[in-house]
Amino acid sequence: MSAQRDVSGKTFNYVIIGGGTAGLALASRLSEDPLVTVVVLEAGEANLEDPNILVPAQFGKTFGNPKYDWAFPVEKQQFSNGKEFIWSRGKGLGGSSGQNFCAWVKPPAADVDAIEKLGNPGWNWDEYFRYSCKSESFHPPAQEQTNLYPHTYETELHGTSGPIQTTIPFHYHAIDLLFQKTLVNKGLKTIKDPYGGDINGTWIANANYDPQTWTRSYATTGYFLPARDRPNLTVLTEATVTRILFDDTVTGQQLTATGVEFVHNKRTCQVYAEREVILSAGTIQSPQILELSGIGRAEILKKIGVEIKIELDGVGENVQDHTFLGVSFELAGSPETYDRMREPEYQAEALKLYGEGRGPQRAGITSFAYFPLSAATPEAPTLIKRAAAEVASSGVLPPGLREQLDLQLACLNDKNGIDLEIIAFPAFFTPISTPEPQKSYVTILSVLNHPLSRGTIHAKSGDPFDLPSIDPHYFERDFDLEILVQHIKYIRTMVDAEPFKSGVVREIDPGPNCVTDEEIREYIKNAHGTSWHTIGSCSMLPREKQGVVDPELKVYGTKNLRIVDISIIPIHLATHTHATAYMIAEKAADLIRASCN
Ligand SMILES: Cc1cc2nc3c(=O)[nH]c(=O)nc-3n(C[C@H](O)[C@H](O)[C@H](O)COP(=O)(O)OP(=O)(O)OC[C@H]3O[C@@H](n4cnc5c(N)ncnc54)[C@H](O)[C@@H]3O)c2cc1C
Repeated sequence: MSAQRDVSGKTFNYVIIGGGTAGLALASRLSEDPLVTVVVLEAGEANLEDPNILVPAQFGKTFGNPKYDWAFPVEKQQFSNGKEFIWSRGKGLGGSSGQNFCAWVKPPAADVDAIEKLGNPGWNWDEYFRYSCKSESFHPPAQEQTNLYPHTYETELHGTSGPIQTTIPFHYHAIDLLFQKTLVNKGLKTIKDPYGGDINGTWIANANYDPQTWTRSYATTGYFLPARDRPNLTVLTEATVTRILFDDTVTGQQLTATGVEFVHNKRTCQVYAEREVILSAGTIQSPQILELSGIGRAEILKKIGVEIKIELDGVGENVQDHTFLGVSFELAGSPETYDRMREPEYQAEALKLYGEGRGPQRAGITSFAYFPLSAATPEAPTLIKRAAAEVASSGVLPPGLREQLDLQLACLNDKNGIDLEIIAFPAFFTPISTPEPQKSYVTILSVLNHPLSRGTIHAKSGDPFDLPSIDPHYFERDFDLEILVQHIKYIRTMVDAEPFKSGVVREIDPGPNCVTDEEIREYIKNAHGTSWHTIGSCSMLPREKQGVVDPELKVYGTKNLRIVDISIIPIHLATHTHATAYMIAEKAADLIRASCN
């Protein structure tokens, strides 16, 4: 890793703020050109060779630990019984790619095409597919896996020479069969391979694990480590960027970013950019850094005491999160699940087996189903009318939001539009009851993919070390709650179909006392949480529609400041967001290279 003296006061072609998922991927791609110099400033530690990151199935172990996790407090949620949340986000090299659950999921083609429809030429499924494949190397499941489960895949839907290794992880086959067969018996189709833009049905997901070592494959191991010896790539960790510097001697023109100010070892330093500054601090801190640098809404900048350089109303607005919750069931016959990890002897045995390249520490989350509302309930047309009426009665909306909501309504009306997501989590995973020893559970998680509500993320003060104010406005639009009610009702009907019917003993949470829609709504409000997929805080949209960046990812009003992270996605996708962060970085690398030639 580099030292302060290698960076402070120096000039590089590109200065990248944040060595997370997209930031490291971009740094690695740009520094492939030996004539280009790149510096990355990462607030967290390097955390290299750390088993808490590398060993799969350690989900949650880093949560709340300041060495790995920003652990952002969220404002009390008005429409969710005043609930308070902590949002984890990866801190350190690799960012959230070093903390996440390694579920490797890609969106349906129509969702990506919606980004283009909002005024972003070139941001469509074909481009997504191309750049996403560039980021991955898919490894077909080993014989050990196919002997136990009928895995299917289509090699041409995957990248085979990219930095991130993906494969079918070890999984609890009995749980997957229970979930998959039940859903097929209930009318969903099996998707042979969900990585080609059609995810409408039930399928087994890959994980970003390296099957040679059974370790997490993430931005650090995939993109950074192979590039770390390049003389033109400099990475400084424990360096917190406090603001972007501009040359504002020229008036009446676009601003030129000249570098950034950062704090390292308690010293305030500067580093200069000869070509571009690239903001890759993630959905939560990218808007905060813009605001600390004088770019954002006038009232926010006034409140935090920062002089306005560019008034951009979209900064920190249009925030969309996937909220989720579960329905837990006790399983008949106590099949093997993650629940056993609560037993110290099982855990010790699992670690021993892991040392031999075997066993459940290689486990991933594998069983997913995505489907339209119409596949879940005959009430769909009535419910969709209710959603349309709620949107129509919204009154004056922020510029551009109507267009987004219309696309979301069109998705609800499309017989192939994806409105529901359910996942089989092979263990007890609801926050209300407590699991009993020696028992096995499955929790069917439901995820709200296309929230109609929009939240905000803004700097709370002019102090860069003060964490920003996060308010996702969960359930501000009632339809978001309604669609989760439909998820729960659908999940509950799984017990009417085999093999679920014989496979489960009883529902634990919400349990038999939760019957009416009102009771289900209360359960949702008490049990929901984030699935850490927040997007939109620096949306890529036309400027007059509250855009922050253009389709080249340039911040409006600047010549050479781009944003390359998940914050630029303007409308939520029915997917988990990790693969999308790499796709953005891969495409950004080409955009940046093209603009220099
Ligand atoms: C707990 C968790 C579980 C998840 N599970 C999954 C999953 O299973 N599958 C999936 O697809 N997605 C998952 N996600 C989402 C996915 O990991 C993220 O959407 C994606 O990694 C975000 O990438 P990013 O580049 O936008 O931001 P990040 O990877 O978060 O990178 C931002 C980086 O900027 C740094 N930074 C911030 N502020 C500053 C500053 N001022 N100065 C310097 N550096 C700064 C941060 O420390 C961080 O390293 C999960 C996320 C979390 C947090």
